[in-house]
Amino acid sequence: MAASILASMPGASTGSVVLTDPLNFWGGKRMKPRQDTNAEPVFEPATGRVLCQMVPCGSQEVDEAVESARGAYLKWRELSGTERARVMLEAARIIRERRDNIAKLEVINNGKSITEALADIDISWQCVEYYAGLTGALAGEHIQLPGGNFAYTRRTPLGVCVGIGAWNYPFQVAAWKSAPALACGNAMVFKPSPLTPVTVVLAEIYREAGVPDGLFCVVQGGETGALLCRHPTVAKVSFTGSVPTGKKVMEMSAGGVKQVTLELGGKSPLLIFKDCDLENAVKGALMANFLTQGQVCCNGTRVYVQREILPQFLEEVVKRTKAIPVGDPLLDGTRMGALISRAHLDKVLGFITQAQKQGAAVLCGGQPLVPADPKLKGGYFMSPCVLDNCTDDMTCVKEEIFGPVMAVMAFDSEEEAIRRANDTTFGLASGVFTSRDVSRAHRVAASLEAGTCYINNYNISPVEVPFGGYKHSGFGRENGRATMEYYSQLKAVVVELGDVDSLF
Ligand SMILES: NC(=O)c1ccc[n+]([C@@H]2O[C@H](COP(=O)([O-])OP(=O)(O)OC[C@H]3O[C@@H](n4cnc5c(N)ncnc54)[C@H](O)[C@@H]3O)[C@@H](O)[C@H]2O)c1
Ligand SMILES: C[N+](C)(C)CCCC=O
Repeated sequence: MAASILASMPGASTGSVVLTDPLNFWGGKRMKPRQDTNAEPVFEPATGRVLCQMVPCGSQEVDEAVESARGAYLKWRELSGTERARVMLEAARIIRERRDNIAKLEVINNGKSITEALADIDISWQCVEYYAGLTGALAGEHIQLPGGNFAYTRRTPLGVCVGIGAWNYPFQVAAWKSAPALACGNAMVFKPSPLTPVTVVLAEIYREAGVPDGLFCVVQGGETGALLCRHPTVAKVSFTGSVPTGKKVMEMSAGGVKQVTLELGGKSPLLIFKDCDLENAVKGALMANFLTQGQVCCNGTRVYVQREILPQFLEEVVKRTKAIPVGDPLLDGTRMGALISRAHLDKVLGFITQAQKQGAAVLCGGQPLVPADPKLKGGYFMSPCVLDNCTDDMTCVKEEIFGPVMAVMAFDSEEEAIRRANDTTFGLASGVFTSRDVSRAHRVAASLEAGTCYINNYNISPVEVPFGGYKHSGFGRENGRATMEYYSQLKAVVVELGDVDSLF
């Protein structure tokens, strides 16, 4: 059925799509909600129009989805890695083949530019392909023991895993969670953000690729996530979202001693030293702040610039920020689309007002924006913003804004920059631009308290590289070989070849 939604995408334009198919998926097919009295409208961010209705799943529906996943898991775990890889490679191929249509649907649901959405879908199929490649390599070890005895370890799946996603990278988050989960032999029940429920198309792609019915299920809702975290059949919860919700997920999962991966928010620092290539540093700062309308967990929103180059940096960054084309996200030339919701837009604008009250200077942007195209007049657009005169104690520097707002501050010494960069409860990402001093680049990278440090770039995310946080930004990893450990468990088998040497 999603095939039909995707098939209708080539002719789709902003403001033209309405989705009516059910958004739940288990047992190998889309499932209608049991009742729809509590349906919530889902809006197209670029127009403010209703795109579809999202009906939260109740406990009976969650039970059905989890049971369906459990049944599929019992079949899937019996396959060899190579057999699983074959199915996953087919899923990767289908995603790649339909990338244009999936990206278009993503733009209509999320508001980001088509250029970015295409890159997100490419990263998604690459992720499925990458984990397909690792599944055949899952292996234990043989351990020699005294007297010819031995032990061996098996890396086994966990069972039914839950994925809970945020709205900023809907399809990619689902791929980042499901690919390693399935590669390790698990099933997954995925709950997208209620703001971006159309991620359900991934379930149909896995189904078409040949996974057992139920292996990747989708349930809808917000608090539905709590039902999943407390469900006795669920073995693991991988959560992407804010720190406050992440804490709740951890508490609820603790009740059932479930494994947890938390991919949470950030307020990442970007350090720009005076010996950098300024052109690259400016481009890096824009990449660090304005992808997906600034709604990116790992954005480098605290930009520390060495005092000597601050004036040139600000001049160039402001010039380029003012030139970012904001508008219809489905147009090729657009580089910034709409924020996710009216409420979120108001929240971001509120942060800017507060920053001004606390003494920050708006160098550009920070205003609601109404594009000339009349169909976009109800959309949630704003102009990207650069803040100067910021200090470390301001709210705009301490809290995650999750919008296109860059806060710039001067620093004098390396030691000072590192100390200020680390003075935060977050620890998701960080960056450093310094061209000539290789040892400084690695010294600073080693000192920054964050799960990722970009040197002379920002916000690139190869699937081979593990991604995740330090401190309140979470734990566990996505992408990279490390993630196989987070979706599997070790069994040790100890073999006695002689008689039992009993103490009794
Ligand atoms: N570290 C990462 O990889 C990463 C990636 C993307 C987004 N994020 C973070 O996500 C946040 C923005 O996303 P958001 O607004 O969707 O976050 P959120 O915490 O509001 O919601 C995240 C998910 O949790 C669900 N949820 C809500 N209440 C729940 C409950 N009681 N139990 C279980 N699940 C529940 C939501 O429906 C949604 O699916 C930002 O803080 C951002 O930094 C982190
Ligand atoms: C692909 N990026 C840009 C690294 C974003 C990862 C997901 C965070 O919100």
